[in-house]
Amino acid sequence: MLFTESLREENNDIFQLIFDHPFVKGIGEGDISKEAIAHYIKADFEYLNAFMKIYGLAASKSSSRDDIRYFFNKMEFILKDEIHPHHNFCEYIGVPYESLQGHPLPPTADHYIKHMLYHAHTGSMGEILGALLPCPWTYLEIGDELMKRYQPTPDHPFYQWITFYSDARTRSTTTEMRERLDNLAKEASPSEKNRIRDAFRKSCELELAFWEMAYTCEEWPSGKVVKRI
Ligand SMILES: Cc1ncc(CN)c(N)n1
Repeated sequence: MLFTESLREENNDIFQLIFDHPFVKGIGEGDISKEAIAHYIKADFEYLNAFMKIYGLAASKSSSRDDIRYFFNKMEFILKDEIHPHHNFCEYIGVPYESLQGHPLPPTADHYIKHMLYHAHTGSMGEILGALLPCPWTYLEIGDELMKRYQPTPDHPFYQWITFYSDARTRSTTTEMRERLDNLAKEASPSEKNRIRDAFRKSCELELAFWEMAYTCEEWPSGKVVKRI
């Protein structure tokens, strides 16, 4: 069994919880509150900015031009292509994209970004890819799952979002990252493989938590503290 196949198997519980999360099901059903979508976009815009910077950190640790080109192309994919699903959500809620940019991160998004940055600064290339991989992989499978369950047609409000993530380019982002990680895992020591496993599982947990953060419009505790008399 390939290393990434074992990662997928070990984290199947979280993948299933993601597919059944009310925000994710709401995308399939075409029914999510406008507040939750705005909360998601505000956090995800900053999350994707951080993701590109982590690709930059990974490029700085690369040992070949091929690796540098790979991370450069992935950054370009976020800049040029991954804005389309955000636009789909913004059009649905009737809010300009620009007004949802530059907002402070809610706790879960902050945690997720810092988790990836930790591995980018302290870990091996395998560990970095282990922390990054759940991002494209869970979304690819969400796209596939929503296509299968809801068979959306072009008049579905989130047709663009769903088809973007079940599209061949999202698929190749996941496949390429998996191939790179599988190659690195062949040379990795048992303790390094355990660190990769840990990074991967925590990112899966934080993917699930990110949907919950958006659905509940999560705030920092002080924003919700009830005043005592
Ligand atoms: C939190 C999160 N995870 C994954 C993706 C898909 N690249 C995303 N846009 N946002």
